[in-house]
Amino acid sequence: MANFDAIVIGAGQAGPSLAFRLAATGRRVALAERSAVGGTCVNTGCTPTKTLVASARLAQLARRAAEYGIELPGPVGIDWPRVKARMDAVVARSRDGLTRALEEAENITFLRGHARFTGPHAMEVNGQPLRAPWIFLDVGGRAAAPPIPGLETVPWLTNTTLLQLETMPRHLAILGGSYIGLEFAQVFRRLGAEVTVLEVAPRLIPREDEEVSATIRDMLEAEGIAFHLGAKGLSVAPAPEGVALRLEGAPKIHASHLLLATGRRPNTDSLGLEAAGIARDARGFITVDDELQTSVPGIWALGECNGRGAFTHTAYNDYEIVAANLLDGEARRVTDRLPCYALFTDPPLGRVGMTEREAREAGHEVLVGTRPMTRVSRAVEKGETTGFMKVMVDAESKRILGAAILGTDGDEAVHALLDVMQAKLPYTALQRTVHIHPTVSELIPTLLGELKPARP
Ligand SMILES: Cc1cc2nc3c(=O)[nH]c(=O)nc-3n(C[C@H](O)[C@H](O)[C@H](O)COP(=O)(O)OP(=O)(O)OC[C@H]3O[C@@H](n4cnc5c(N)ncnc54)[C@H](O)[C@@H]3O)c2cc1C
Ligand SMILES: NC(=O)c1ccc[n+]([C@@H]2O[C@H](COP(=O)([O-])OP(=O)(O)OC[C@H]3O[C@@H](n4cnc5c(N)ncnc54)[C@H](O)[C@@H]3O)[C@@H](O)[C@H]2O)c1
Repeated sequence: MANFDAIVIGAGQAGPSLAFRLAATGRRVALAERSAVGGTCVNTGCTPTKTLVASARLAQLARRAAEYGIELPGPVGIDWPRVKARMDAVVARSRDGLTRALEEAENITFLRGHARFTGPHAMEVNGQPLRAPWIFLDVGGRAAAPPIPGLETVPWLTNTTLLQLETMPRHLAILGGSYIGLEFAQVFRRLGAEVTVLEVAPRLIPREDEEVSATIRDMLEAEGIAFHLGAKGLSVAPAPEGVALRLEGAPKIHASHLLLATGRRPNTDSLGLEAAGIARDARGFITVDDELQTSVPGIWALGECNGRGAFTHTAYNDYEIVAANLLDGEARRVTDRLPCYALFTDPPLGRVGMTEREAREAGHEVLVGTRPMTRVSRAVEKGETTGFMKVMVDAESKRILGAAILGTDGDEAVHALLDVMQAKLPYTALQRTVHIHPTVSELIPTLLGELKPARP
C-alpha cells in the first residue's frame, strides 16, 4: 500500500494545477491519468477545434478575398492533411509540455492507468493500492450516444474520432445542433464537406434566446449547411457509401459520415464510487457542496464530473476554489461564479449570465438593449456585420442580468459586461466608461444607454 497526502484522478483542466499546487506545499501527491494528459480540452475539445476554426476562417476569408480588393491566383484549395497536421502539432505541444511537467515535478508520482476506489480513502491504479486522506476527482466526461434505432448497425463518430479522420468527409451528418455540433458543422463545411445537421428541438442551441438561434441558423444556412430541426422518428441504417438517415417528413439523407453531438456523460460509471460511498445524481454527476466536496468528507469532485459546469474555465475555477479553501484559508464557493461561455462559430457568440427568457422566468422586470452588428463601425469596416449585441438589465436594481454578443469579436467584447456583473456594479458604471474606437466593445456603453422594457 502506497500512502500519499493527496491523490488526484484525471489530468484534465483541474487535476494538474491542483497537483502542482499541493506538491509545492511539500505534500506527496499521486496523480493518475488513464489516457492523454490534458484531457478533453487539450486533446479532443477546445484546442483542436479552435485550431480548426482558425483554418476554416482563413479559407472562408480567402473565398471572400475579391470583396476586399485582394486577388488570389485561383480558387481556394483545402489540404486537409496539412490542416490536420497543424491541429495535431498544436495539440501535441500542449499535451507534451504538460506531460513533461508532471513527470518531472517534485513530490508528484505520475501514474498512467485507470483509477478506481476500493474503499472510502483507498484506490487502486493498475493493481497498485493507494491511500490518501485527501482525494480529488477530475474525471471529466465523454460523448453520449442517444438511443437511435439502427445506431448499432452503422459506424459513427464522436468529437474524438472525427478529429482522427485522414480524409475530409464527403457528406458529414451531425446529430445535435448545439455547441459541439455547430462548431464542427461550420468548420467541416468551410473545409469542403457537405454538412447536414439534425436537431430534435425545434431550433438550434435551444437553451439560447430565439433570435440567437435564428441568426445562427441563417448565417450557417448561407454557408450551405442543411438543417432538419424538430427532427422526429430518426433512424439510421448502413448504406453503400456510408449511412442512410431517415426521419419523418423528409427525404432519406445519404451521408458518408455520422457525428454524434448530442451531449456528454460523466466518466463516473467505472470509478468504483460505490466502494467509497460517494453519491451521484440521476445523470451520473458526482454530487458536491458549494465548496465542491462530495458526500464523503476529504473527497472533492472538480470539473465536468460534478455537473456544475462543462467548460475548461469552470473546471479551472473549480481548482482555484478548492485550492484557495484548503490551502489559503479562504471560503470560496462555486455559486459565486457567473455563467459565461462562447460558441466559437465565426462570428462567435459570447454569452454571460441569463438569457432574456431566464431573466423573465426569474421574475425580473427586464430592460433590454439591442444593436445589430450592421451598426457597429468596426464590424462594418471588417466586412463582418452578421449578428447583434443584446444586454438585459434589472429595471429596479440596475444590475446587468445577462448578455449575448453574436458577432465579430463577441467572445472578447462580452467580458466588459461580465466584469461589471462580477463586481456587482450597476450598469450605469459601465455606461459612463469611454471605450476605444473603433472596437466592438465601444458600443457597449451606447447599448446600455438605449435600454427599453422587454417585450411582454
Ligand atoms: C468538441 C469540444 C469542444 C469544446 N470546446 C470548448 C471550448 O471552446 N471552451 C471551453 O471552455 N470548453 C470547451 N469544451 C469543454 C471542455 O473541453 C471540458 O469542459 C473540459 O475539458 C473539462 O475538463 P475536466 O478537467 O472536467 O475533464 P477532462 O478534460 O475530460 O479530463 C478528465 C481526465 O480524466 C481522465 N480520467 C477519467 N476517468 C479516469 C480514471 N478512472 N482514472 C484515470 N483517469 C481518468 C480522462 O482520461 C481525462 O484525461 C469542449 C468540449 C468538446 C468535446
Ligand atoms: N465553445 C464551447 O465552450 C464548447 C464547445 C463545444 C462543447 N462544449 C461543451 O460540451 C458540452 C456538450 O455539447 P453538445 O453540443 O454535445 O451537447 P448539448 O447538450 O449542448 O446539446 C446536445 C444537442 O443535441 C440534441 N439532441 C439530443 N438527442 C438528439 C438526437 N437523438 N438527435 C438529434 N439531436 C439530438 C439536443 O436537443 C441538443 O440541442 C456543452 O454543454 C459545452 O459545455 C463547449
